[in-house]
Amino acid sequence: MESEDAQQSPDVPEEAIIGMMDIFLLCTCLGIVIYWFFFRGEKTHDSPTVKKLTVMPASGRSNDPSFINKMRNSGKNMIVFYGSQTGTAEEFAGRLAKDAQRYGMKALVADPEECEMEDLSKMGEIENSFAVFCMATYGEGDPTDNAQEFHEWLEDGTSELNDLKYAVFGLGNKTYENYNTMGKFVDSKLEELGGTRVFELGLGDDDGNLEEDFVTWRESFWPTVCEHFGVEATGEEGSVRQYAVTVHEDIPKEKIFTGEVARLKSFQNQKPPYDAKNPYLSPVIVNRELHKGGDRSCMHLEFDITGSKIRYESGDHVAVYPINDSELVNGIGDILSIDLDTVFSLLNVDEEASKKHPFPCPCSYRTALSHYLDITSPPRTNVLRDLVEYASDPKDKEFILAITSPTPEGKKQYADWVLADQRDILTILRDLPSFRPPIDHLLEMLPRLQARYYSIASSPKLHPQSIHITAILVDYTTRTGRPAKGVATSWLKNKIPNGPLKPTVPIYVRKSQFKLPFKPTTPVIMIGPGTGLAPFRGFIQERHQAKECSDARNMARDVNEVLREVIMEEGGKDRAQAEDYMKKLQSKGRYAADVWS
Ligand SMILES: Cc1cc2nc3c(=O)[nH]c(=O)nc-3n(C[C@H](O)[C@H](O)[C@H](O)COP(=O)(O)O)c2cc1C
Repeated sequence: MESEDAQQSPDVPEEAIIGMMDIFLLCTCLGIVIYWFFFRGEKTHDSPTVKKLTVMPASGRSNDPSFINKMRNSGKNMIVFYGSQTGTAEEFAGRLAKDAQRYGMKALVADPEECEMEDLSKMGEIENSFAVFCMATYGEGDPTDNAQEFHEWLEDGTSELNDLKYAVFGLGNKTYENYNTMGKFVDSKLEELGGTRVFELGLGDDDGNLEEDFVTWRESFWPTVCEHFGVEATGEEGSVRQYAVTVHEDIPKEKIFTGEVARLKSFQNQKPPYDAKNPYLSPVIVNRELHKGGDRSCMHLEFDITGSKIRYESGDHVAVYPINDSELVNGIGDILSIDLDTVFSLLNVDEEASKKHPFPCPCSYRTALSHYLDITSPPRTNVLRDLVEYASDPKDKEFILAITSPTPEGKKQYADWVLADQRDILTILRDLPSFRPPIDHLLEMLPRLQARYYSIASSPKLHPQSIHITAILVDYTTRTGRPAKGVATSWLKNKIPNGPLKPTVPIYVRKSQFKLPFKPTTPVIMIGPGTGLAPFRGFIQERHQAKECSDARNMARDVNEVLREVIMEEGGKDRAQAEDYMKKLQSKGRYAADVWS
């Protein structure tokens, strides 16, 4: 038997047996223990319910959720919705909206999350109205986060959409069991609710060539749309700018974004809850090589989440926001002869567009190229096509037109020269010496740099204050002999803790459906190649811990840990101060434990 009795210190002045602080601590502990035992499996981190407010921003632009009003006010007859997680569907939606101008149609791009989708039943109020949906599928055939409400609304299926004319392009990946489920669902459901399908459902496969699938679908889409609405191509093939650039000469430093995902100065003033738009700057406390010898590298990293209020479960994913290699950023600055420290803004020329800027502005060209834009993936055909006018040598111009043409030869050339050779934008600029687009137009066209997701390789039962990942370093040589490096893993490789100095990484936790069976006695067979093993490390820790928990020693430690967390989070103390505080409580007899094991 082991017991820890409260000791009365003669030096401590007498106090009321239960003081206010004791009541507060007891209530908080009770709350946490109830949460710990009953609700811990349901949520990874708190997400307060926020009521959406309709406000008119200072810029005078409307945040009206009625897209019918927006279409009416801006004289638009077409609307392109996107269900997108990593930006591809959103990009395709933007391309269709741009195309529309060439056919005398005026289109609005819209995020279903920001719209009253019931308005689809009012499409008859707009002459020649047309809605297009670019919808990606995730998880086990699920909608993207921004299309979840729309999905539920469709499933509910009570609206009559007799005046809706629509077309759907789905984005998916054939290696998933539920291939393009969301695209197929939206297409059939809209018809079931009374809508008229103007053009057949398009399905893009990200495991094959998604860009080619989209371009091929779009090739037949427009002639059918033109015929249906009785419009003709205007013949204008030129590039249409979506954003206007402003260069700022003397803007105060505190108004300039320096890599924040959404809120200005969010990295200096960190405030929970942490999510995709407000990541937590987590200190890297361990960065260890797992391979013993050989030329491959696999890293074990541990991110400290002490005091962040971030909760996770084994099987969840952690998102990391990486920064592009400064050599590539400087390379682009040099080749385009620009001062990378120039501060600028890009502002949407469409007053009704829900997206005012393509990324946080104002910022410097260096920040945009380092934090906000994907400069390592091979650029899509529309990027090169829209910038072709900046190739001054007719030979370069002809070449760009050829590789971006939607003909079978064009598609083959693009697949070979851009995709198979893994040419990024800097390599293309180097290989085509007369092709020199202005930086602001290039920045408008490049896609957003995306967060990278890693399976969490730890269990919160064993590591409540840290998140572990396992990452293979991506570093190889392309067909043309150019070294190519993975954006995130090359960046993480250099995040090495050095004594008290801990480099930081912006992270947030994304909940996953990948979980252990609920009953701890259910046998589990885990199969996963390479770093596919990562989540299993968390599961094994979880099972191991469950076995040990069954004894009171760990119960006491867990209660101790919870209490310490409460003191740290609610009392604004660090770990050492919290420990001190607990010792004081014990010595005053205000914290006592009777432990049997
Ligand atoms: C974690 C993950 C899960 C996915 N799940 C599916 C799926 O169940 N079915 C499918 O067809 N495609 C699936 N995909 C493929 C995506 O739908 C596809 O890559 C799409 O182009 C992403 O579009 P977005 O960039 O607009 O989010 C998945 C992709 C990822 C990264």
